[in-house]
Amino acid sequence: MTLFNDTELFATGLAGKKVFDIPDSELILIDNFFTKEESDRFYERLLRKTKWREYEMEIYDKVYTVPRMISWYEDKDNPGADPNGPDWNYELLTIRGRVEKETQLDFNSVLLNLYRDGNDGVGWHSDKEHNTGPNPVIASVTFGETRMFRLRHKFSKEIPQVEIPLHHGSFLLMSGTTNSFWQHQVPKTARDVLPRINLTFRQTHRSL
Ligand SMILES: O=C(O)CCC(=O)C(=O)O
Ligand SMILES: [Fe+2]
Repeated sequence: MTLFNDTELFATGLAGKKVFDIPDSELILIDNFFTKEESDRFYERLLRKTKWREYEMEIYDKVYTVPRMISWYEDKDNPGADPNGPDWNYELLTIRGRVEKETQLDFNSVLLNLYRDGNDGVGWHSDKEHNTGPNPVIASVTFGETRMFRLRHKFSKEIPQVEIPLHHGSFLLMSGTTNSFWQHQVPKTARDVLPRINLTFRQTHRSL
């Protein structure tokens, strides 16, 4: 599945910050948020060090294994956090530090997704979970293969879908009402693609 010397094949986008002008959404993309060298190193180390696991989801009484590997890290002192969860490693702490510096926000948890090849993806959903509130701030970082990130408005068919290629080392910030008005997906692809790692930093606050 994985060749560690693949990183030379990964291309970062052109450097720069793009603020999307789309309705009911606050969406900012920074390509090259991490340099190519940093991104190659994070990709290799996260691939190797992360406690990847399969994840089963129950939909209408049927259990499905999602087509990707995941891992969840959360500060142990956050109320309701799993005391036996994995500890943040150096790479995760470094990436979180950079994201927090850019956003001037604190994130106490991160979901990692590993898309092993084109058969892996994530279907249409919003990140509106009970434990992040209705308008969560989601800070998304990508390493490895470029995959498409698509958004569609939940209530208006007239508003066109948005398609954003998320490159090696990119940073996408979703805030405001993005998650209550839009859904997103990473479609599967028939192209022969290398693995992609995505990290979504979150502010988890459970109401106990
Ligand atoms: O892989 C991505 O870019 C998105 C992942 C995602 O939507 C999620 O984990 O909720
Ligand atoms: Fe999501």
